[in-house]
Amino acid sequence: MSFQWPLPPLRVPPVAPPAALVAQPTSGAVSPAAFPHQQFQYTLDNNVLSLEQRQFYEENGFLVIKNLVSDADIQRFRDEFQRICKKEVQPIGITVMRDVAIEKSEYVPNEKVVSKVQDFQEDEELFRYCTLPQILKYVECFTGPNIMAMHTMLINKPPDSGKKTSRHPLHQDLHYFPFRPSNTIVCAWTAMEHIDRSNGCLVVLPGTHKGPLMQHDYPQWEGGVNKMYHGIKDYDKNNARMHLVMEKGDTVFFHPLLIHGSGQNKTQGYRKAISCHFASASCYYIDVKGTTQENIEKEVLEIAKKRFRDIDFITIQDVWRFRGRLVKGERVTL
Ligand SMILES: CC(C)CC(=O)SCCNC(=O)CCNC(=O)[C@H](O)C(C)(C)COP(=O)(O)OP(=O)(O)OC[C@H]1O[C@@H](n2cnc3c(N)ncnc32)[C@H](O)[C@@H]1OP(=O)(O)O
Ligand SMILES: Nc1ncnc2c1ncn2[C@@H]1O[C@H](COP(=O)(O)OP(=O)(O)OP(=O)(O)O)[C@@H](O)[C@H]1O
Ligand SMILES: O=C(O)CCC(=O)C(=O)O
Ligand SMILES: [Fe+2]
Ligand SMILES: [Mg+2]
Repeated sequence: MSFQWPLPPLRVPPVAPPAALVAQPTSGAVSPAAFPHQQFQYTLDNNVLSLEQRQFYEENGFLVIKNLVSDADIQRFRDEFQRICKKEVQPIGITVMRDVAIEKSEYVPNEKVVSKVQDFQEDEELFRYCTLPQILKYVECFTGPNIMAMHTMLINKPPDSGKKTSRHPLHQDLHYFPFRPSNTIVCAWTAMEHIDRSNGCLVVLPGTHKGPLMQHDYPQWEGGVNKMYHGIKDYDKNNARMHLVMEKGDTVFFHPLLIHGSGQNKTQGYRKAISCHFASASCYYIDVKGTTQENIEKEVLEIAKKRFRDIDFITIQDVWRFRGRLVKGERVTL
């Protein structure tokens, strides 16, 4: 695949945000006057985050909360993941993904062939993650009170085969999302075990959530790249990189424009994390035609058309309407 650099800037179609989009205070909220000299763009006014936490997210685009999910809950997610790998349960809508290094090999029903499960919104056991009150308490600081779970994943990063395909290139999650505004979207990502650089922790470029959505494409990696693992070629190489070392249960909340990725898993274990992208139910869909997101729209629709052979016409927005599930409040526009 060839690409011309530099690429034209992103053009978002002129869709006016509905009036309902204006963030409403949550119950028990403190008024903006609580921090009279502060201008906040990326967080909403409520009394959950400390001033320091709020300033950190505003400045860096992410926030780590230690020890947020219990060992007992994580064990339940592990158990259900094992049942899915063994095909003891086959939840509707789920995608079971294999690493590109073994994509053509025979499916043996165990976790060693599964690099990720996606779209577990119909699996009540895994979906519990998206409804945990302590997660939603933080999510509401970014989305407001009407909350949709839009995208769910349990990532089981395999030991690298030697081809470096266990890496996830640096990217912005917003590239995948045909809805806005970006500031009322947030990812919660919870470490299911100790995660550091040896097993491929998250790597973030702090502050990059303040920049634009960038052009994404497949990286030119010799050993191959996983399906839809697009990366940013032109990120600022001078931007500081931070490796997020996390303990079991620690959770990072991050902005969908934050540039992030994950390194190789150099251990023999399968590195596990569970995540959900939440959005305000008042977000609105955009048309990605003529924008940098057209390439991912094309790939998603190709897969969707194969899966839903009996449906004549499907849009990217339909795919997201099908994936999304309300977790709190009212399903407004998404
Ligand atoms: C914010 C968030 C969205 C960020 C991200 O998560 S980025 C990554 C998102 N990735 C995805 O959404 C990919 C989702 N994966 C899938 O839809 C599936 O796993 C598929 C890639 C379509 C494979 O589906 P499956 O049911 O396993 O079907 P098959 O085994 O028949 O394979 C169909 C064709 O796909 C190929 N394939 C399978 N796994 C991978 C892979 N890891 N990387 C590259 N190619 C792959 C497979 O070889 C086959 O190719 P052909 O034989 O048709 O040429
Ligand atoms: N030279 C590079 N250019 C572009 N992206 C890179 C480069 N090196 C690593 N990355 C990406 O940065 C993220 C983290 O890389 P990181 O350096 O942590 O892991 P690694 O290179 O796999 O292992 P190591 O810890 O040995 O450096 C991953 O998304 C990886 O794909
Ligand atoms: O390696 C990980 O767990 C992060 C994956 C990721 O960023 C993604 O799937 O969007
Ligand atoms: Fe991501
Ligand atoms: Mg490196």
